[in-house]
Amino acid sequence: MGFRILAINPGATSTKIAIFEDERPLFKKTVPHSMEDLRGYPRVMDQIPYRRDLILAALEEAGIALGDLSAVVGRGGLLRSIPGGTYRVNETMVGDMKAAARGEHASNLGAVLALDLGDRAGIPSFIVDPVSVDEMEPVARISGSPEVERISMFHALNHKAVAHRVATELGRPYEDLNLVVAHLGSGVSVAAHRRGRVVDVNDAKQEGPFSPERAGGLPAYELVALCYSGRYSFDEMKKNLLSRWGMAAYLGTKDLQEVEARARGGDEKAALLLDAFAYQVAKEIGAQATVLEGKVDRVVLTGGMAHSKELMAKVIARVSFIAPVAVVPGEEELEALALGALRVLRGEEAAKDY
Ligand SMILES: Nc1ncnc2c1ncn2[C@@H]1O[C@H](COP(=O)(O)OP(=O)(O)O)[C@@H](O)[C@H]1O
Ligand SMILES: CCCC(=O)OP(=O)(O)O
Repeated sequence: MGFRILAINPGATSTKIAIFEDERPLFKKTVPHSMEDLRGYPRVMDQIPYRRDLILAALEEAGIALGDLSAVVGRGGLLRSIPGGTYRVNETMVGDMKAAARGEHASNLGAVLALDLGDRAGIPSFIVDPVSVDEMEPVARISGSPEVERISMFHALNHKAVAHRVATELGRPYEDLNLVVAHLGSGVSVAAHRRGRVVDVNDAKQEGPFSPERAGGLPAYELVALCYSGRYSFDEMKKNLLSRWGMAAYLGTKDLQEVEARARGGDEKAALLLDAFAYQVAKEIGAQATVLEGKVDRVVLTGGMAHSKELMAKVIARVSFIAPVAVVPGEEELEALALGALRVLRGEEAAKDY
């Protein structure tokens, strides 16, 4: 028997779970979470028992005991800025995730759940390419205020996995290519990958296009006025920015398929929001193309929303002048997590310490 790896990807709207035997998926399950499901948890960390129980239920459904596993690997959260790679989960990492010093986000649960389940089984726990992977160039860190630094917070795991896949399809090393990759999920990140390094990217929590649940970049004066209006507390503003604005605030849903169905049914507001979303994504892709001085081998569209042919057509119509466009719908995060853990278990790569 090979290595059996439990991979856990806690997202804002779902928990994705898979069991791999070496590279081979044995079991996969996505448990969706509606806005109502998560309403009762004031802080992301409060969701640990809820999400742990559903992972244990998934293991039972798969007929696999914790004791049958070789390792647990979770999505890495808003850690310190660190290079990419596979990291052993340790107490410092778990402490940082519980303190949420760099913000609340569902990915913060990955390391905590992995250590909890790994310790129960007496096996190692890892994270791979967390959202705080930072390869940005100095010039990209300047914001316009010396008191505010631009930071790298994005879907690093899927960006890297999909970029490698496109490179393989092109028959060229990732390190030889210039790509603009747009991840279109609950959060949106659009990055310039220059020869294997993500040299600029919008912070998926507070910059760039809006998303199903986030505002993206906002006019600064208007935002400051809202902050001081007395209408919202600091905590409420953080929740607005992370999970309540974007499409959810305009339309009351984070589900793109529902928005598209409404637009098809004649809802003009839904139609406008779809156009605005495609417009903002395309504009961000254009900006990242300039980071690569226009020398772009492929524009890559990925994430859950890349399943929508209608939406992809709207974005492609605006960006195809930059480079050929590759659409890789969904994400390869569970596979990327399992492969990252496998490289360490096989001794092909050393796990990094956080
Ligand atoms: N087959 C599909 N067609 C259109 N939109 C989809 C599809 N699957 C998921 N989406 C949309 O993608 C968004 C979530 O993307 P996803 O990558 O699954 O998010 P998460 O970051 O929560 O993992 C939601 O708006 C969802 O409605
Ligand atoms: C915080 C950066 C990663 C991110 O936004 O992930 P989700 O889209 O899963 O919320």
